[in-house]
Amino acid sequence: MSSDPQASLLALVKGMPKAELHIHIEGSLEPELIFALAHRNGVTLPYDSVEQLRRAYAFNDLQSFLDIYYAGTSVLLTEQDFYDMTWAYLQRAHADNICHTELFFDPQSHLSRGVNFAAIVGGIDRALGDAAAEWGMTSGLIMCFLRHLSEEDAFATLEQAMPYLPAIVGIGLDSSERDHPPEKFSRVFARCRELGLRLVAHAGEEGPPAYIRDALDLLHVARIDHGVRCLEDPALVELLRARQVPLTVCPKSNVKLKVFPQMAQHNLRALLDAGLMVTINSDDPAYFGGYMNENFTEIFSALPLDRDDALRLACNSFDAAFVNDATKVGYREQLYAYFDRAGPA
Ligand SMILES: Nc1ncnc2[nH]cnc12
Ligand SMILES: [Zn+2]
Repeated sequence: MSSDPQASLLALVKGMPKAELHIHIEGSLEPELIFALAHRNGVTLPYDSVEQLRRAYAFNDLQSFLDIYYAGTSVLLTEQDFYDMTWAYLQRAHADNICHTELFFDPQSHLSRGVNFAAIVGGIDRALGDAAAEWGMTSGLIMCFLRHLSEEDAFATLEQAMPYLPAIVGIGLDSSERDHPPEKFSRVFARCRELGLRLVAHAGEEGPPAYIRDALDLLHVARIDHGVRCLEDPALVELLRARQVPLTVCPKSNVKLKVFPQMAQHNLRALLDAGLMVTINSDDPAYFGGYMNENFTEIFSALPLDRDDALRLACNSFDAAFVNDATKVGYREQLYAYFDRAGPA
């Protein structure tokens, strides 16, 4: 290892086994693949080149990103398209030493374009099967409801998903957070709970801390996606700490979408110091300029974080995963063995 302690820490963080729990698979669609799929499917894009598309990735907030993100999904039509997108992500995840990943997908953005459920889930699930066969990577698929759409639309989507539930571990809630409180989806989440699905929701990314509380109290979620605004409400922080509710934090996303002006101003250190169960994730890596390891290395470069923090973050990622206890123990042993081999800081 390098004699530079910071370089050694970054190498340790990159090489450690880890789980990713917050990645929108449609957010892994790189501009090159968008153009390749547009060409294959005869879809016309409102951009002349990969470079021009990439230049459009300058966002002011969540909505300005979502407008481009949904436009990017227009090239996804066939089972093979969903396979190719997912396989490209899984290769990068494997290179970043991710051994378990839980992927969000947004069926409503595809069903509304006439793509059928079988193509969406079939393509993603086939790629996940190949990653399991090639590398022993474990995974889960989480179906998200778009919160800017109606409760009725969410129920209709759940109905269409019924034949595919064996391939789906959980339900999430994403898209425009402001003015779309969790309570709008309390009944459909209750139904999903009855069906035995795990529940998560984006909350406290741009929306107020009250949305985090409502996601817990009204939707009964097991994890909060983002949740960084919780620090504005000390009583909520105490609740999250006491229950050890996992927060799937996405540092690069938060900077690109201007939740924090710069990485050095990110509140991850404060979240850890408050005793919260934090994990690090990539969110929409193709749009935010980096996958899992860039999220780790950039935040470890910007904030006072050390070897113990790295171990804690990786350990949290396995503890918060939707896998059985034996699998968690196995991953934790792998993690401790890695840190033992790496030696002291
Ligand atoms: N960061 C994010 N927040 C809400 N919805 C999303 N969909 C994709 N990425 C998202
Ligand atoms: Zn997200």
